[in-house]
Amino acid sequence: MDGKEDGVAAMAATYQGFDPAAYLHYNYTPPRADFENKDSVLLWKMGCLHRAFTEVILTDYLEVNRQELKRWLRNAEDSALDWTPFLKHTCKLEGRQPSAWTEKAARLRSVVSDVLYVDVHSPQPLDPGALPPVGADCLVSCFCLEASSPDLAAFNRALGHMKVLLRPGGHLLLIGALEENYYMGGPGVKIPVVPLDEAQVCASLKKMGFTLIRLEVLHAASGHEGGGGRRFWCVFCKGNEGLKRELMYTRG
Ligand SMILES: C[S@@+](CC[C@H](N)C(=O)[O-])C[C@H]1O[C@@H](n2cnc3c(N)ncnc32)[C@H](O)[C@@H]1O
Repeated sequence: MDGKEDGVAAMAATYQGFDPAAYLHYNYTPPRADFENKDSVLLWKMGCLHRAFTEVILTDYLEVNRQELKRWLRNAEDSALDWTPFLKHTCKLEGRQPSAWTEKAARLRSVVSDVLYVDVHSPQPLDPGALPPVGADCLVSCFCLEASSPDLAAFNRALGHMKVLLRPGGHLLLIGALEENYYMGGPGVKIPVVPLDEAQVCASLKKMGFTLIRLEVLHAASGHEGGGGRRFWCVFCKGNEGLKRELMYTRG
């Protein structure tokens, strides 16, 4: 193994005991998910994400997380978290009554066509054939790239790998924490994060062939209980045209 692979393998090892229920309860219930607090990072994140798509493929690296997503899609009794407050808040963001949340949940379940394995550190993050040959219209990733990369170089490579999933000129919405050293995967579970500043995020996007359309930074009074994380970034950008997508389809 070279140094690059060692770092990525060390990050992968930190995810072996990941417990989606602990993560969700720690990060998606009060006091961290506070619907009364306009300054809450979760409300800001939902404001960045609430727009609708007509076909959605959900992905995660861990089988336990994919199982958790599937439980929600099946409306299973044993889902780790009750997402009702989040659905009600999304209805509010869309100018609808919170009571429309059941319709919102049904629509969301109806547009998800698959839940797939992804590894952003693989040059081919999804199985070939998972997406239409032209690539996805839009990719959305939250608190993932910096939370799975050992350093800036790996973060950049992961961005480059994601780009091969995108159709030329398609859009990428990324959300992450600024200058955070770790996040809490549950009570007492610290998972390392590569600390990035705004300039590094913008330089990485440019270097990996994305054109920045919009950057938003949230300065939260309270935030992730992580090493640093009080500031968060959200970028909306476009993959440059003329991308060599054949990369994805010619590798074994
Ligand atoms: C901080 S959590 C973010 C989860 C969720 N997106 C959110 O916003 O709450 C980090 C996520 O990165 C995923 N992850 C870890 N290594 C990965 C990899 N190599 N490729 C893709 N995702 C990875 C984990 O499974 C986990 O779901």
